[in-house]
Amino acid sequence: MLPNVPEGAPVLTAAAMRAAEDRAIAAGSSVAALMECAGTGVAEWVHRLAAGSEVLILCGPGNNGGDGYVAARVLASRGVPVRVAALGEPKTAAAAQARAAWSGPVEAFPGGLADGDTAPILVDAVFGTGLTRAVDDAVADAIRLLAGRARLSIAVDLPSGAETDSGGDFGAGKLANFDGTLALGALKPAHVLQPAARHCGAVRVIDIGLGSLDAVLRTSPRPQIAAPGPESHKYTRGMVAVVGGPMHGASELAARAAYRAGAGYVLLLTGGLPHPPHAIVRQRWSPDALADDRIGAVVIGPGLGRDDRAREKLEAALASDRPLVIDGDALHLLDGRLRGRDAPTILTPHAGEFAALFGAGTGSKIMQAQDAARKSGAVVVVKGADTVIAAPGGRVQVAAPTSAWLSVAGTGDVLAGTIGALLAQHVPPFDAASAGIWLHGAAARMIDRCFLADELADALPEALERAR
Ligand SMILES: NC(=O)C1=CN([C@@H]2O[C@H](COP(=O)(O)OP(=O)(O)OC[C@H]3O[C@@H](n4cnc5c(N)ncnc54)[C@H](OP(=O)(O)O)[C@@H]3O)[C@@H](O)[C@H]2O)[C@H](O)CC1
Ligand SMILES: [K+]
Repeated sequence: MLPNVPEGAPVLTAAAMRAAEDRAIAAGSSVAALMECAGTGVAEWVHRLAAGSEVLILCGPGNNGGDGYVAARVLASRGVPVRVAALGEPKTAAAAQARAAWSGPVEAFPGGLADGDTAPILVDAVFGTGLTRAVDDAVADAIRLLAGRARLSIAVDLPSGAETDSGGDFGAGKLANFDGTLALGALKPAHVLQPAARHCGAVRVIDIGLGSLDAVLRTSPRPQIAAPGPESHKYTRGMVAVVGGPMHGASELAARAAYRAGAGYVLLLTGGLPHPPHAIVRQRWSPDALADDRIGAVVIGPGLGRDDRAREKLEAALASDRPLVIDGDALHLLDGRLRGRDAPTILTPHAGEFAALFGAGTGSKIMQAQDAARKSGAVVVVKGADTVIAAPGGRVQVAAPTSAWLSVAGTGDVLAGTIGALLAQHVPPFDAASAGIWLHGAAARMIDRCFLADELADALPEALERAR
């Protein structure tokens, strides 16, 4: 099953898109030429998907609407039955030119369409990156109704009402659900950040002739993880120590996931009687338990508890020079104690843990993650339906949305163990976090039905095979 957004792709804000557009224009292109490319690209996709059915294109007053008029003209020239409905007259020169080149009738929108008079294929070209304020209820309601009634609904650039840079909702909770979104020139944050991302459906990028785009933010790429070679032994494949606590299941899951993600040796520091899987080496915790030089990474937090003993274990882990994955309970005990730590450190908070650690921030999830990474000096993974990975130097990625079945107990423990396995193999911390999230997401997508976290861990080898 493919991810819903392209992997390793640049993600540009509205301002960065305008800058790219300006560069293209300075190099000899024009808004009209870019719009022609965009509208033709949209028409090509719609033509393929419509298979002869009637298409209704909703056009807004800006250049997003302009793309819609171009698409209508190109589709009609190819014999596709097209209707156009517009929210007022075009306000930009390029959109007006595209409107003038459309020779068919233009219906009023929402007008008579507000009662749901749609076509089998609905194309939303009402608003794109230029939306700066809330959409009128009547407009948002009509788009949602029409998209819901269509057999196939496609958004041009963005679902109208999506806030480009934050992934927020200018549609006041009325964003329509689309089967697909055709991102023009590049992905925008709203294609990967919630709540907007879940309304996009499958996102595909249309090349509109902006040339190569450099972006600080990218979607996570598919990692390349080498299989063990003839020289490999259990320690070169990475030794992971999982520091457990009173909730044994959580640390067991992290340990199991570390093996399933390729670690050569997993030590579980909890004590207790041996039980399956016997490959996990169980030892009682002692203050010098992390002194073994062969330990390549320590995972601490899953099932750790929050009592004095847990604090003591965390102190020892922080004081060690081992690369660390800090998750779950350990995040609650941190209170700014990371300062001065030189060894690689990865924090994996979900939204609640993130807010408790770094406070309620402002700006998009991406900006908040970058800020937290800078302040803590750690790689910060803000988990969720739109997991963001940020490094202290400013590097940042958003993981492709994956299966919603991940929203179940234990999957965070599996992620911590997975990242630990990669970190123990000396993968640099940002790349270890990125690859771990990719493997975790790919395993979930492969199962894509109700599962236990144990089964997710057991699907990791299959995901690993896809990352060769
Ligand atoms: N960037 C590129 O390289 C290219 C992008 N293309 C397409 O252009 C849009 C962005 O176009 P833009 O004209 O900047 O903006 P929009 O079409 O998204 O919308 C702006 C118009 O909508 C009005 N507006 C804004 N908010 C509302 C609202 N809540 N209700 C009603 N009307 C609203 C706004 O009017 P103002 O009153 O604010 O002036 C504008 O008229 C991008 O997404 C791509 O689809 C090009 O086609 C190719 C190059
Ligand atoms: K749109």
